[in-house]
Amino acid sequence: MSTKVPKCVNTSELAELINLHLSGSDTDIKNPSWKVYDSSISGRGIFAARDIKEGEVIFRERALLAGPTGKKNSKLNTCCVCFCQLFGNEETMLCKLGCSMPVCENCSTSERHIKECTTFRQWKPKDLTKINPHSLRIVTVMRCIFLNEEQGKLLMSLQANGDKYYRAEVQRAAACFECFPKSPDILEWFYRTICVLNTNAFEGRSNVDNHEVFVRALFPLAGLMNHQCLPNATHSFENGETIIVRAARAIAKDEEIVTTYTHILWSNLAQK
Ligand SMILES: C[S@@+](CC[C@H](N)C(=O)[O-])C[C@H]1O[C@@H](n2cnc3c(N)ncnc32)[C@H](O)[C@@H]1O
Repeated sequence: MSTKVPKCVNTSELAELINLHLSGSDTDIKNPSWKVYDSSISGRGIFAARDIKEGEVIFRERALLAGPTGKKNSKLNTCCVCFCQLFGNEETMLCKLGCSMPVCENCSTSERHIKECTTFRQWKPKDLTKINPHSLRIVTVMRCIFLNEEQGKLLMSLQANGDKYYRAEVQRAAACFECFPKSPDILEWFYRTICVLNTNAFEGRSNVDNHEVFVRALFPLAGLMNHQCLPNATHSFENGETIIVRAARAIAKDEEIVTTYTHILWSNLAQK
């Protein structure tokens, strides 16, 4: 992927890039019930292209970037590739080739893992005895290296709210390796990808074959949904890498499809 940050694309170019991302998946792009349009809430959004019934699946989308992640003290026993549950102690869950990623036996020889494994081994992981949550968290970000040109352009076309604390994520990951990339271009790509992830990605629990995993995943279409406190759509993970967006109530043609970025039953500062 080129490391040049493209110029901002307009909304119809973004819609085209999203169609390219969805083509080949089981998302209906010939006759979709949604359309990408400028929003009066903020920037771009998704709108109903026709009347949508309550409970209807609006779309399913496969992630552009995804990976297992963990919170403090959470279990990290998940394969980085297929999200299956790993057993044994942490050392035995790690790839035998020394890349420091937890991976199952089947995926350890997959084409996908081999290229990522080669990259992590070039960075020289410092500790091969346990799963480090910081190097696990950078896996989703590192995957931007393997996107093709259109996918890279799509990634860079998504809103990226900057925050100085996001650089710390790169620094914490860098501390896990002897030879983490130092090139300013690559570091800028990683930083920008983290900003895109933190603005648009979904982080949450997913169930993969009865194994609960904590996933961080970027869905460019679903990520365009703006927030409303009373949303008309809900989302859930179908597996580690697929999201389903459903109508929470009937949505009229041309109405914006919105979700909530918070949990409806959480209180806010105004509600004591
Ligand atoms: C996931 S993106 C949504 C898509 C975004 N509108 C775009 O043009 O790419 C999240 C960002 O959209 C904006 N946003 C979403 N909902 C909003 C709302 N209700 N009020 C103000 N800004 C909102 C905020 O800038 C937020 O960081």
